[in-house]
Amino acid sequence: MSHIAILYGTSGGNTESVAKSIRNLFDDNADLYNVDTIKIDDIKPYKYLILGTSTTGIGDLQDDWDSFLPVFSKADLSDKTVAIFTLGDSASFSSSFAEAMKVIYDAIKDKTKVVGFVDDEGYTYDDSTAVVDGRWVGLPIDEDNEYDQTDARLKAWVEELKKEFI
Ligand SMILES: Cc1cc2nc3c(=O)[nH]c(=O)nc-3n(C[C@H](O)[C@H](O)[C@H](O)COP(=O)(O)O)c2cc1C
Repeated sequence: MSHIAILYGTSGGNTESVAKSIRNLFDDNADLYNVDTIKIDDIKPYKYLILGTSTTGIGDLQDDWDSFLPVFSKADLSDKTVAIFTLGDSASFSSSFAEAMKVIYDAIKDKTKVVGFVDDEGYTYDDSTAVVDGRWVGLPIDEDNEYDQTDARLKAWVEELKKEFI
């Protein structure tokens, strides 16, 4: 079994598609789990976890994460290293862009090591709770407006994660 698990929740498929791209960038050395069917014991063997959600409502978590996050955040995550990404829409939801990441971050930040923070540079939006001290708490991806930047953003992020996932 590989040592990285990518857990994602998706409503329209974008987050799943990005999760698959991330797996490819790890040369397929990662296992994919949709949180609509995952069991908490599935994550036990993995030291490195990548959590992906789309942002829905006004800055809310993707629906399947709503039930899994409380279970996940109660698990023993002390030996894990976790990175977060979110899908969002910086034009239509400019004042709640990518905020679902912050919901995950707040639930786990005191229980595990969170890596993969991203500079705010290059993103256009009005407001987001997911920026802390000038850095995103994970990677925002905007397939609705900035799909032409997705590949470069993923590549740069995975290169950073590879330094943490050793
Ligand atoms: C009802 C609805 C609410 C949304 N709310 C937000 C939001 O508050 N912030 C944001 O950045 N994106 C928001 N989005 C955009 C989605 O996160 C974006 O389209 C994403 O790519 C969807 O990913 P998925 O196909 O994996 O569900 C919203 C989309 C919908 C349909």
